[in-house]
Amino acid sequence: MLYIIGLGLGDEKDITLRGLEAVKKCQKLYIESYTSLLSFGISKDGISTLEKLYGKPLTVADREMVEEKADDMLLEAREFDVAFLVVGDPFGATTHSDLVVRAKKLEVEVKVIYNASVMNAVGVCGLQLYRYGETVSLPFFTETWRPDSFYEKIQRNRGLGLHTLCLLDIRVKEPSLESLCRGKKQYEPPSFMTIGVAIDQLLEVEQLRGELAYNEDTLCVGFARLGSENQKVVAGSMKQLRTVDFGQPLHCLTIVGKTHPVEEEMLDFYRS
Ligand SMILES: C[S@@+](CC[C@H](N)C(=O)[O-])C[C@H]1O[C@@H](n2cnc3c(N)ncnc32)[C@H](O)[C@@H]1O
Repeated sequence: MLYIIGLGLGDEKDITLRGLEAVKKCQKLYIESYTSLLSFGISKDGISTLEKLYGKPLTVADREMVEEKADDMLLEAREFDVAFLVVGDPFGATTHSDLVVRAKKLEVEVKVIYNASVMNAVGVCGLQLYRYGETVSLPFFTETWRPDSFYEKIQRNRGLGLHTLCLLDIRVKEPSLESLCRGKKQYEPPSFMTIGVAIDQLLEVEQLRGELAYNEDTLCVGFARLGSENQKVVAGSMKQLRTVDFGQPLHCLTIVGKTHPVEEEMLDFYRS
């Protein structure tokens, strides 16, 4: 059996009882390392915190392993119980449904154990799910690559008075050449987009496009480390949030659309 298990958002304590029971009975544990991170990170220390809790070693599954070499894991799951651990929820803004499809084709039994996900950002600040439009992802700009397809989606949402949840890029660095030569992949720590960088990029695109989808006075809500003991939620204009220190990752941002009076009252608790 392949167990696909959500770990939740905060720290190692957020796995569900159902998830922990499954982990206990699995002979091999993989942890997906590229779509999110627990508040203590997927550093060696983070991994050993989980290894201590589970009493078993963990194998880090990078994008290449999950997207191109998953069959090895799936074939193992035909022989014995294997867990594939995902921070947040396995299907919360990730592509792991592809793994389920491949498992089914190989006739591997799959059980999914759900958990809290970044979707918690939707309600945490009092905005209502019914009033959200399409979610967007903001990729890190580089000197030569400045994609802006999120702009039309935000514009469309705002035209309809809807809120937009913006997920922020995680840039996973390639394993160092030296470590590959030594036959053991060693990863540099990934970079995480902050709310400040996200706002700078959003305003840069608005300035270029000039179609007035939003501006620096547009109301937003910034979220950091949702689900952890020190989560931070602040509401304010883009200009105001730009100056807030949100601290350690992960961060995400909601661009607020037309608000209901009850949403307004809730947002007031978080104003900067
Ligand atoms: C691909 S999505 C989420 C994947 C994960 N499976 C889940 O269910 O939450 C990852 C992005 O969501 C946002 N995110 C995830 N966890 C977060 C948290 N605890 N606090 C704030 N933002 C978070 C960040 O912008 C991050 O880059």
